[in-house]
Amino acid sequence: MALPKVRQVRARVVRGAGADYHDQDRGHWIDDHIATPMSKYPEYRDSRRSFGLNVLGTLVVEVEADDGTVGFGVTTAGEPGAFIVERHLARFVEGAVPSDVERIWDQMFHASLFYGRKGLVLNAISAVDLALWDLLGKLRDEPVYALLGGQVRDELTFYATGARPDLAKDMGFIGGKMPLQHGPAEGERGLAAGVARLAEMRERVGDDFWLMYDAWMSLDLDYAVRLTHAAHEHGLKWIEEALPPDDYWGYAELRRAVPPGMLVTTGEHEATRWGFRMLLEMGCADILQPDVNWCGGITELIKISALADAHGALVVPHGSSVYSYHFVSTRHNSPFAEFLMMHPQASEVVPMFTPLLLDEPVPVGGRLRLPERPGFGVRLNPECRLERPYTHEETT
Ligand SMILES: C[C@H](O)[C@H](O)CC(=O)C(=O)O
Ligand SMILES: [Mg+2]
Repeated sequence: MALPKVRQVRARVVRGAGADYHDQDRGHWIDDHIATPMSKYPEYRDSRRSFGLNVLGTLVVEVEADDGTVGFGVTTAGEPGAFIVERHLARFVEGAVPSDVERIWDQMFHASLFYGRKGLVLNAISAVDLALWDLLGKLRDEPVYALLGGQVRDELTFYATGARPDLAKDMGFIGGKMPLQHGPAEGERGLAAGVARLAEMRERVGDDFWLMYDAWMSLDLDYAVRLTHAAHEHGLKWIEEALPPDDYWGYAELRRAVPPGMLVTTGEHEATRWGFRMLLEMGCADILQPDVNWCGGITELIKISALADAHGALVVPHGSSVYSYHFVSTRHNSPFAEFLMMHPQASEVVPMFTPLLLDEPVPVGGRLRLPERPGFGVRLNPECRLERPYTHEETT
């Protein structure tokens, strides 16, 4: 059956949570004194909003086919991303057959190489790509996981990211990842506080529950090595994003230096098969954590995952809710998934992209069977006010 072509691409933006999940009110655990690369400046230490982590907002890309079917994808690129989609990328999508994801991706990537390669541009490309996969699923009346070759397990299992692994354990998750709160600028006392918090959490959860620390790019190699060795006796399972994403050499060194059995993970701020090739060939991580909303979308994640598999590495994507779940359920080297606790106190399971999406499935008892709805199986909440700051019809 011939598929209808893409008639129109629209890039919309919205503020307040959604795909820009850091865009939360003050007092939310995700903004509460978390170690970052900006923590060396005391005035930016207490809140990530203070240095602009929530400045972009959510970008929603819609692709509408000739028959009126609409697919959509989301990312964090906000208004600058909307400009890139409307004024640049849309030309490679409109008039194309939605199943031509490879050619469309290649054209978007190569046409934006002169200012792209990573970051915002790859966020925007990801949202377009996800919108196409969603559209394709809707046109073929199949979930995205079926388009990807089918599920390799019936249920997903999750670890939870948030401030309260002890509560996550009670909710049935297999582990809990906490944000590290103090980095090198807060000296030995900060390091001791991080170890003490882990020790206290270990007391609460017992020995058989995974505990991890997410350092969100905030450490240096020396600090990371000292932290991991001090954390070893409290059973730290992995140290995540210990170093800035460009320090491939530091990650390789860290992986050699951590205590036996402790894992090094990273990749949520990396993009494309070439970025992940660096991580893999330099031996930077045991688990790669691409974010499908940021790394290039499903079309690129397929390649990243295959490359990782050939290197014996696991891929456990960062956040991204249904966009990750559809992928994870189809891959042998993605044995579990992340669930980001978006409740302000991390004390309840709420949909990760709330309030933007309707029908967003959440784990119950730490497990989830994906619904069989077509595409990614979610809808945009009509109560969210989406703006369309740019159009492109007159400029291409
Ligand atoms: C909790 C982390 O600082 C960040 O907000 C989310 C993240 O990196 C992750 O879920 O992984
Ligand atoms: Mg992380």
